[in-house]
Amino acid sequence: MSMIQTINLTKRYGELMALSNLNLTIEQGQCFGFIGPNGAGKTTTIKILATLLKPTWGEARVDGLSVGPVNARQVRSMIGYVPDFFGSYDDMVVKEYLSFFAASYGITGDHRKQVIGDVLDLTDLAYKADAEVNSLSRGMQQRLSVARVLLHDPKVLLLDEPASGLDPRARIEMRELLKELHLMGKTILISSHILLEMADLCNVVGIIEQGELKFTGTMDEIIERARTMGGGGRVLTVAVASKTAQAAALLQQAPGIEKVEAVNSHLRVSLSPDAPNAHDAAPRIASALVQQGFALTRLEEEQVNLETAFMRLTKGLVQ
Ligand SMILES: Nc1ncnc2c1ncn2[C@@H]1O[C@H](COP(=O)(O)OP(=O)(O)OP(=O)(O)O)[C@@H](O)[C@H]1O
Repeated sequence: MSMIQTINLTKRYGELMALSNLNLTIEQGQCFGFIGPNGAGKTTTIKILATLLKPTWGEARVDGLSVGPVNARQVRSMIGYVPDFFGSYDDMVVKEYLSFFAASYGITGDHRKQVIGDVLDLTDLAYKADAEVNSLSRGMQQRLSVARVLLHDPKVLLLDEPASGLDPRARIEMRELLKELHLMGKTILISSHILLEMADLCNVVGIIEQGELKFTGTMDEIIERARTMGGGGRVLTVAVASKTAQAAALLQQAPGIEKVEAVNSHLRVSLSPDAPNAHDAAPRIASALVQQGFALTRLEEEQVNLETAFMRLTKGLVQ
């Protein structure tokens, strides 16, 4: 049974369709990267799963349980939700903060002490146990947010842009923490704009745009899909021993080529998005140049990483 499932999940805010028939399946133990531009509907989806928002129609399920008022208590006991903001906690030190939330989960006595010690160790915050919550750096506050949602040992973690606003070191620390939680067997749904970090952390990715799920698959599938979806966005790097400008002029005329730019001593050749024979563009370019007497010294395709795949698959609608 899937750990997280949404079935035609739809949310309207007045006229605005924030989510449109979203069908998402996340299996137990997966780390799912939920990627999309601002306003795509990521927070809306996560809030519905966290029982904080009602869908307009459709259904969300956590471990087979329908998320709604009837099962809200049970669903909450299975999830840990880290929102994209950290509230203000005046005059409260870290261990009081955790004690307060542990109490609200009904964790008492020695067990509470034990659990708080465990989550502080796991999030590398034990040395800050007596520090004021408001004095912590943003990175530490984010780790404390994760510590808080681990108190009741949930199966599922819902993290809304946990790396936003963090400096590079804090981001790496957060990523290492999430990797550890993944290894511990938690099912993780994480939204982010930091696409390359998702590649390192998540084994499955979903790309959402304007409330619709555009693609979902493993990291390799996403990259392969982008690579094989025609010439769209594919770029070749071409270099010749001499007469680069003439080679550029020749390629500019060739079919299936959208744009040729000179970059340093080589050419960046963008293929037309709808070129029917984009798959054999490289050998065609090579033979055209050689036939015209150019000494070809380099011809390779620019690598597709998650970032470029994302730009292709979302047709550049992202900012
Ligand atoms: N309470 C609300 N009332 C009206 N519109 C809303 C409300 N909350 C969100 N929206 C709109 O719904 C759409 C989806 O928003 P959502 O916050 O889910 O996107 P997101 O993908 O999380 O974006 P971001 O990356 O900026 O956090 C946006 O157009 C947003 O302006």
